[in-house]
Amino acid sequence: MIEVKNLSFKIGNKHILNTIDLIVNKGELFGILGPNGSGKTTLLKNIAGMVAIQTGEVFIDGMELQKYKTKELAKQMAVLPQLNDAPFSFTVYDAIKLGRYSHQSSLFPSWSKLDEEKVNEAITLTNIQHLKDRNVDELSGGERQLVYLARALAQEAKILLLDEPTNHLDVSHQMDLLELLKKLVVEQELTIIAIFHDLNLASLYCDRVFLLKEGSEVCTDKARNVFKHEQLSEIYDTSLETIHHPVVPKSLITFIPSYLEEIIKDDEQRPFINEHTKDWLVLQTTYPYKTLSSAIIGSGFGWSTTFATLHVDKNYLCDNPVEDMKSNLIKKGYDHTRTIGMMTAASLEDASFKEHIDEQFSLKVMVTAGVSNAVDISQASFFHSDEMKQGTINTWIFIEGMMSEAAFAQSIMTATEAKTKAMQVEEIYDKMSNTLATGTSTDSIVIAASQVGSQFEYAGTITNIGRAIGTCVFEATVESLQKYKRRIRDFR
Ligand SMILES: Nc1ncnc2c1ncn2[C@@H]1O[C@H](COP(=O)(O)OP(=O)(O)OP(=O)(O)O)[C@@H](O)[C@H]1O
Repeated sequence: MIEVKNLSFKIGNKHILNTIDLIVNKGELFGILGPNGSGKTTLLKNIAGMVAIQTGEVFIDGMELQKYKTKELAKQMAVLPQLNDAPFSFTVYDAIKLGRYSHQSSLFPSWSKLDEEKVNEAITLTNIQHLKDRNVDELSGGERQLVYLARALAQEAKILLLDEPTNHLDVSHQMDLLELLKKLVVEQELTIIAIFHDLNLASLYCDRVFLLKEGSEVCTDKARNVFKHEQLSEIYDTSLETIHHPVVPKSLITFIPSYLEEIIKDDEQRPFINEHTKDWLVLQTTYPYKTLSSAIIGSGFGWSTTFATLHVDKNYLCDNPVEDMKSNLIKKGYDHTRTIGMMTAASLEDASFKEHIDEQFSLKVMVTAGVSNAVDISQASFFHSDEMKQGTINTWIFIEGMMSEAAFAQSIMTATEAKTKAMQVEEIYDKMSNTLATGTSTDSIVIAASQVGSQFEYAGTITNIGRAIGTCVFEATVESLQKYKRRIRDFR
């Protein structure tokens, strides 16, 4: 365990560190974060004993740092050089052997079988057997970082101190190095303190982070508790947002380029119909809208400029509808990476549009409805088998406003309730259970927001925007269902 108590440090009259207290536990990967010049390296040098402590104390495993003899301290702790430090001109193997120095007797230094084993173990762990005979000064940054790490492992230090270990490394080498450091922490209970400039890597790999500003502690905690966007924006003096990692439960940060905000604000937004035939219904926007969708193309959260529905035969069967839709979009010249793409067997000529405009926001809703396979979801498990046919209600909702993620989720709820009510009013029945249907087998939805203008934290039925969504979706769905019913009747 490392304990720093009341540590202050001055260079000349300048206060570099102000009364720092921190504890780093055994088996912890601990990150030091902070802007340039905030004192991170100075703190690391104090912990490493590379500068004389002026005020305060540092304890390593309960013993004061100054009481350690050099060799004893080296058995406890290794400091990895920064990549821009001049590399030594030894072979890799000899450089790693230097790590055994602290284990040699000063009077009769001798190279033992154990020394040999430890060097080879370190080489295996860092996976650099192929570099053994190369010169350190001719290695790439990533390779050199592994050699430094191998030397520290050969030293059998239980604590590793690293100053910006991922600096100058490409993304794959950054990941490889951090994966290895994490493995050492988990499997060998090493304690690692590392300075990071890349906040996202720190969030992904550190157990806790320590945030410094102008030599003083701002906070120490798990990254998700430290990564508050107001706090980081202020400390780093830049516009940023915290977001959730899409795959693992970690916080990430992302930056907001101001030039884009300006372009978008300058321009009049509004989705416009680009194409409306019996095969395609395509709306487009000048700038990307933030979207939440269940569509086959562009599902989940994303940003889109094209909203396309392709009409398919009611017996449409394809092994890979996603690829099919993609190639259809490409053939038409649409950028599928910026498209919400849906399919429907319903007639596109029956699409219904509703609009709501007021001082706070404007809203456009489009619905296409085909209910040949309407489903009462409360009965579906008992009456419907896997081979359900397609019947689709596609709902598009465009909002000129800035929506939170909660508002997106609530819009989906609100719109679904409105659609179900429209089906009740139009007496659409589930033919299998003979009960009123709540939807169809393959309904799809997109909520698209310009993210410019009024802010909406919520969009449930208690809010103006939620009520407007409900009304527009209800009316558009009723109208589209009536057109569908008329078409079926006329067809018969
Ligand atoms: N030898 C020195 N003489 C004078 N000032 C120094 C010296 N070393 C560091 N400083 C000053 O101390 C402050 C903290 O420096 P330090 O290197 O600890 O910051 P840092 O957070 O590691 O910065 P960076 O992220 O840029 O590496 C800076 O203002 C720096 O200019």
